[in-house]
Amino acid sequence: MAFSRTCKVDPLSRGIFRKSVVMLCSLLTSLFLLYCVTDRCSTLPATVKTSTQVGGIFSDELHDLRSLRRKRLLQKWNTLPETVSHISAKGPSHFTGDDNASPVYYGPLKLGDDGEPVEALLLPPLDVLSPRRVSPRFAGAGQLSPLGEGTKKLPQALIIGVKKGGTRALLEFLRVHPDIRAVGAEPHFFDRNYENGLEWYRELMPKTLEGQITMEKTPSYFVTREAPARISAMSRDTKLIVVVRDPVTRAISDYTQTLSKKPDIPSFESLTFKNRTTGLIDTSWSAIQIGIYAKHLDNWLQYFPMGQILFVSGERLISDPAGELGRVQDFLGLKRIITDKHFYFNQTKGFPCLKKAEGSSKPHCLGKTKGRTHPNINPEVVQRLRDFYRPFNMKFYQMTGRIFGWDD
Ligand SMILES: Nc1ncnc2c1ncn2[C@@H]1O[C@H](COP(=O)(O)OS(=O)(=O)O)[C@@H](OP(=O)(O)O)[C@H]1O
Repeated sequence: MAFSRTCKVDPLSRGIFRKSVVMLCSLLTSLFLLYCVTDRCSTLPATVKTSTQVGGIFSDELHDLRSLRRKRLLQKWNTLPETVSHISAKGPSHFTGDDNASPVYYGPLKLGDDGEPVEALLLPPLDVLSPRRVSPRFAGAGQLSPLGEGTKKLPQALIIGVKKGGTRALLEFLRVHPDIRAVGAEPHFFDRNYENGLEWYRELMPKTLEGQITMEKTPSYFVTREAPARISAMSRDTKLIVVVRDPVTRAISDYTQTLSKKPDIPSFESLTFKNRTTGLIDTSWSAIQIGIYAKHLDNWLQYFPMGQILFVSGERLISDPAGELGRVQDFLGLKRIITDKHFYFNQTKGFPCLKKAEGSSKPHCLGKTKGRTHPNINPEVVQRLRDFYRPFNMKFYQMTGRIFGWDD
C-alpha cells in the first residue's frame, strides 16, 4: 500500500531525526531560559507561558513569575490609603465607564474629594505592571527597574491648589512622565490629617527610584492657613504648584460641584451677596473667598520664596496643555518628555485628553465630574463679581509677574 510504503524509514535516518529533535529542543530551552534571565518572559502572553508548563524546570520558572506578578499586585494595593485598603480585589465589580479609558476599577467605586474615582483603587491590567522604564537621566539608558525596588519618600513637589482650577488634569498629565510618581487620591495631610504624622503621610506615597519625584495634589492646601508652615517644616525645598483660574468662573464651578451633591442649596446669586441691594459681596462664602488669590499667596510667601512656587494657568491648561506642561517640567527640573504629541482634543468631552494614560495604551479623558455644565448666572451678578475681584487680580498679577488675562 502506498501509505505503508511511505512510512517505512531506515533506522539510520530515524536516529538522525531523533537527534535533531533533541538538539532543537535543547536549543529552544536555552533560548527561553536566556529570555527569562533578562526578565522579559513576564511579558509573554499567557498562552506562550502555559505551553511551556511541561518540564519541571519551567514550572518552577512559571511559579516564580506568578509570584512576581502577585508581588506587583500587592505593591499596587499597598499604595492604597488606609481608608480604602479594605476593598475587595475580586473585581471587576464596578467600572466608572466614564472616562473612555482602559482602566478597570476593582471593588466598589469610591470617589475622591474632587469627584474623580480614587485612582489608588485602579488596578492596571497585568501587562502594564511589568517593570517601569526609568528615564535615562536617572537610571541609565533603557534600564528596566527591578521589581519592588525603590522606597516611599515624602513628596518633593505638591499641587497645592486651587480648588476647581484644573488640579486633577495637571496631575493626570504629569503622571505620564516617567520621573514622576504620584498619589491618586487627595491625602489632605497638611489640612485635615496632620495629627497622623509624617510617617503616615509617607506611607501613602508610591515607591520611587533615585531621581524620581514624588507628588500629590490637595487643592485645599492653598487656602489653609497652617499649610505653608507645616509644609516648610517637612522640607523648605518643597516645590509648590498652584493652578489658578479666573476666580469668577472658579466660584461658579465650585458652586456647580456643591449643587451636584446638594441640589437644595440656595441660588448662586443669593449666596454671593451679603446684601443684594447694596451689592455687598459675602467674602465669607468659601466659593468667593478661595478666589482672592493675592491674599492667600501672601501667607505662602511668609514661608516660601516666590521662585519655589509655580503658577499654572487653568485656562492655558485647557487651550495649550503641552505649553503649560512644558513650564511645569522645567520647574521640576525634568526633561520635557510630555509634549503636544501626548494630547488630543476630544470633541465630545470638550477638553484635551491624553492619547495614552499612564500605564495604559488607550486614550484617557477625565471623568464626568470634570468639565461640568455650569448653571446660567445673572450677567449683572457676574459683572459685580468681576468688579470685586479686579483689584485682587491686579495685585496677584503683580506678585506673580504673570498676567492671567481674567480682566480683559
Ligand atoms: N483636560 C481637562 N479635562 C477636564 N477638565 C479639565 C481639563 N483641564 C482643566 N479642566 C478643568 O478642571 C476643573 C476641575 O478642577 P480640579 O480638578 O482642580 O477640581 S477639584 O478641585 O479637584 O475638584 C474643571 O472644572 P469645571 O469645568 O467647572 O468642571 C475643568 O474646567
